[in-house]
Amino acid sequence: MEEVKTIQWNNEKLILLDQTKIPNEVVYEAFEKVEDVWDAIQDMKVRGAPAIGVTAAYGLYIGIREEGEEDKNAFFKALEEKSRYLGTSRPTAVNLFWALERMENKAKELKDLTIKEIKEKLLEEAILIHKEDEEINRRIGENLLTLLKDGMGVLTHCNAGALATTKYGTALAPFYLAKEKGWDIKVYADETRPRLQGASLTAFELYHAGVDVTLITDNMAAMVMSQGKVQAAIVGCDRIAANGDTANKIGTLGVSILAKHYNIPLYIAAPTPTIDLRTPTGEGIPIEERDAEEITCRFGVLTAPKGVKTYNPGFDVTPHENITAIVTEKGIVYPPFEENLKKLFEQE
Ligand SMILES: CSC[C@@H](O)[C@@H](O)C(=O)COP(=O)(O)O
Repeated sequence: MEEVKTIQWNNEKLILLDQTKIPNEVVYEAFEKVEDVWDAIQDMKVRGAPAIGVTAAYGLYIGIREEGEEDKNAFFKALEEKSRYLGTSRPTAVNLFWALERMENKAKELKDLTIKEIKEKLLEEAILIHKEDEEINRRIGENLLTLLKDGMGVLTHCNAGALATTKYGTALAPFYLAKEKGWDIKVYADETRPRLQGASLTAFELYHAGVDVTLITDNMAAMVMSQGKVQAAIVGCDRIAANGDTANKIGTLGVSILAKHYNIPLYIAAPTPTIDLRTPTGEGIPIEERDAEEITCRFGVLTAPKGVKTYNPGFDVTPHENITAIVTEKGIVYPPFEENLKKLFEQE
């Protein structure tokens, strides 16, 4: 199967692979309005922390490209408004805010240029954020690979793969690299209720890449671990607090507790833009709550009594005590996380 491309910038249009249609259809959609980019993020046509960040950067450029080129104050006001607006699409992945802030800072740095020039530079910045993501992921994959061995079984949750990023993914990157080396890694993919990113996306991308992937439902993870089928668990993340507490797809907390119980290392694959030193602990991470329909009505069929009360948090927070290492593009961070995450940024 031809390589699918999560995000493309082509002819002044943002082209997104509609992830809500996978695995049944591979459909690309073009976006030319900031409101439609907002909807694409909220409806999860594009999802996964790094992909959301890259999309938001292009979205902000789309949002300001039609602004008048006479009045700088009006331009900067519009930039701030559009940035704030895009920031309301999904609250948990810090990459969204990181990318928007980077774009805004770029514009401020260039405030003495003409508005036309600032617009051009903002598009260049979005393209740079996009390109950097690919390089970051490859390095995360290389670092994760040093923790794995040929023949291992590895469990993963949700989708932190090529579809969640621009290429390779974060948590799934080592599986692609292991394949290039001819290693046999057996991946167990949690289905990941309620949106099924593990089944529809992780299984889809690994299966088509020829990686040995076995799909399980979320409630099978304990069984798989108890049977000694996996020697590591690797997941992605949406935001890491300064003390190492990590928000990722709902269900990751359960995986972490199981891994601890069975003495299986849990590795968090983390691009540095996902590390949020401004949030001291996991308690400060905003957790997105999504529509009840995601758990009461699947594939257009009611699967729960109409009107029943629901609780549908999209993410949970894994306490740092349950994490063996945080694997970034700059290196592997071991506990104490608070101290060592700070050092990672001091290296710059
Ligand atoms: C490299 S993607 C990391 C995370 O964003 C991923 O693990 C995840 O939780 C995605 O959640 P989603 O709700 O599908 O956007």
